[in-house]
Amino acid sequence: MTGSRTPSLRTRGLGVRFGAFAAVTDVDLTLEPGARQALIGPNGAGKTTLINLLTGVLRPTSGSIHLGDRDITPLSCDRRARIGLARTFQINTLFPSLTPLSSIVLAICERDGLASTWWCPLRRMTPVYDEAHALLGRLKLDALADTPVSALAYGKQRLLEIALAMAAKPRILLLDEPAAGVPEDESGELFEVISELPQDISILFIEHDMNLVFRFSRRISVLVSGSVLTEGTPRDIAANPRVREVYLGTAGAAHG
Ligand SMILES: Nc1ncnc2c1ncn2[C@@H]1O[C@H](COP(=O)(O)OP(=O)(O)OP(=O)(O)O)[C@@H](O)[C@H]1O
Repeated sequence: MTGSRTPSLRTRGLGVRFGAFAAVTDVDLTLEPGARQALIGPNGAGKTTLINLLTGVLRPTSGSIHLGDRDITPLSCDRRARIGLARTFQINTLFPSLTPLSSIVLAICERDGLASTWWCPLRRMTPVYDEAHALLGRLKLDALADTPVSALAYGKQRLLEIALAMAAKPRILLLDEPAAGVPEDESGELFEVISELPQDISILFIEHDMNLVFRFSRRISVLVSGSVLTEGTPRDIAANPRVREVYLGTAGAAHG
């Protein structure tokens, strides 16, 4: 069990090289329990690569990753997912012909090892449906439970992706640009829902829209050229002249 003072997720000296190119270098990142932390940085800074290292899609060439007290560096993606790391992708990964309800039911069955069972007693499915409806409610998708995914507004599809990640009952949720492609008038609502997710889940999200970052994060890590330039509260980051110079430009002044 992760104690309240043990960081949920911690990297030390984490790095990966692609041949001669160091995409991520010597990253010390800490995600506290209940974090609402943004990972920002210019295009190509290494943000997605870092998420891929955290989830195990990529193997680091240096450093370590701890989930609570456990060194998860050698573990596969699958093992990491099973002990509490969930993620969403920049690009929509949903099945368009399914409904939100059936998508979540399938994800819960997969988690509970029921997915390979073509037949199972109804009494085992009732709690699955109850849990799926509860998740849809939490993500404000309950009214759309039976609408085909292809007919959902894009912002709702992104919420469904988060619901699917939540179906794994994660301790850590990694969101790679959850508002990417979402119209501006829907993205605030999407982040409202994210910010209301249970406090025992630590969330790290990549986001380019500084208004959303400053509105919804409690801490911000700034990645530049594969390394952490600085990390702090939104107020610290907005006031940091190096961040303004390297990354935020005049956008930082608006939040200073
Ligand atoms: N498999 C790979 N092989 C070689 N280079 C890669 C690979 N994956 C990523 N890179 C390079 O690593 C750097 C970091 O890429 P990454 O996608 O992590 O950046 P990012 O900060 O997520 O960018 P964006 O904000 O544009 O999504 C880029 O220069 C990219 O071209």
